[in-house]
Amino acid sequence: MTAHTDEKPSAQQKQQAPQAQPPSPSLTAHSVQSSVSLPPLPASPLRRYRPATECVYVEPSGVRDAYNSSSVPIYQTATFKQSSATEMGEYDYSRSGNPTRSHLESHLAKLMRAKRALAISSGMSALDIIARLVKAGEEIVAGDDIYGGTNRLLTFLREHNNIIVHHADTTNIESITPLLSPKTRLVLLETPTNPLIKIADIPAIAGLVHATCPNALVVVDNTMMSPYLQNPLELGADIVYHSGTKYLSGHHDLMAGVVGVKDEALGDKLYFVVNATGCGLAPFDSFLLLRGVKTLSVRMERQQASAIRIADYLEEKGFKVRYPGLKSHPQYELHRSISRGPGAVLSFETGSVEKSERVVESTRLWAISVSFGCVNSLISMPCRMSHASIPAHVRKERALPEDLIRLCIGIEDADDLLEDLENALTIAGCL
Ligand SMILES: Cc1ncc(COP(=O)(O)O)c(C=O)c1O
Ligand SMILES: N[C@@H](CCSC[C@H](N)C(=O)O)C(=O)O
Repeated sequence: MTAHTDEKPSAQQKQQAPQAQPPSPSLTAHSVQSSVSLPPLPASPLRRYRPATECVYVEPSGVRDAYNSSSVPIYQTATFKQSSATEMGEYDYSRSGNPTRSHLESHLAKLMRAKRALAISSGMSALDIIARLVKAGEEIVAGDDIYGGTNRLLTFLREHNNIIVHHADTTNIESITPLLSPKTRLVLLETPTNPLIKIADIPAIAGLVHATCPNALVVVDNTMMSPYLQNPLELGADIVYHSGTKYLSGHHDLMAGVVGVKDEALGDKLYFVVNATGCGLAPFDSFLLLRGVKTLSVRMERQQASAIRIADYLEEKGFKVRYPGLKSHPQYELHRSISRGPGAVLSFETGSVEKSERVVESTRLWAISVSFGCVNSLISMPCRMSHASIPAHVRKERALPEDLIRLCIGIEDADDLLEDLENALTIAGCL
């Protein structure tokens, strides 16, 4: 660790070097002296490692570990005994806080460049706790190409909570401007979007929103990129969240959500909602998520490398492919400027719903499944699956192609994936 602090940062590191982080407030709230002697963390931005190292290196988080275990223990307990009726220990009840979850949150805060991270029960519960910042009569501006479940929750808020929700083309800042008002509380961006893989200019939109709406928070759903490839908090966003069910965990063996913020007071408000509503991530799932995150960089690098090959292949065959790693993507340069890579989800059209169904049903390696970010490759038709909850007429208004196929590339051998896909495209009469 000390050797690293002697290293000179590269120009890029200097540019990206965030402030040295204090321990996550969730930990300071429960602060204790570690029972083992841990090396002190250099209080300098130089202690930041490169993203691949940060994924795997779980820094001492301040959570007590009597045995100095290499793998974070699973504190599978609902309650913690108190030493007396009046003295509370650092933890009392796992809804309010649990050491396994605290370890995870500390690690995630570092990856997300956040002051504080909260680990909760799903990506949707992440949006739910954020949306509780919005009062009746206030407004949310969201994209017009968004995950179907996000659209469903926003519709619920409009219908049941008297919150005004606007949908805008988030690729075009000028379509956002007229929707902003003193009542705007949240501007919600997905970038890349699910499933049309559109890109939002986070710095430009954050700049606009902060300059014109002092009450508004810019929220980015960073699920498609993961913190390994994109850090919205460094690009001007106030809140970032992920479905941890996807890349962060990587194996489709748990549901999780993660929220990160730069502002301590905002973190406290969101933590209040987590405790009040009881959506904190369970100890075993916290353990699994922490384990999954350690291999994030390796998985993402491989998945992305294969995705680039598959996108090139489909484009060469003449399909309309949506993937920000292709120069033909209308926001190729913008995406490069805000991220460290194009990721491993792409979508394409065949020109016919029947043909698309045939393709999806003719693959062997590619499982027909919702979700993405798993080590296994998945194929789906968003209009029939992940986005089926958006009414057909709304999908049409938003120009979501019914024949769209979404590919989520896993870690299998890319040649096998290509052969299987080519076989399915041939069977479906697309080649
Ligand atoms: C972009 C995006 N955000 C949020 C979610 C919600 O996450 P979860 O399924 O973990 O609730 C999903 C998928 O479900 C998603 O695709
Ligand atoms: N039946 C579920 C569908 C989940 S879709 C999961 C994921 N976000 C994706 O895009 O594939 C629902 O209606 O929520």
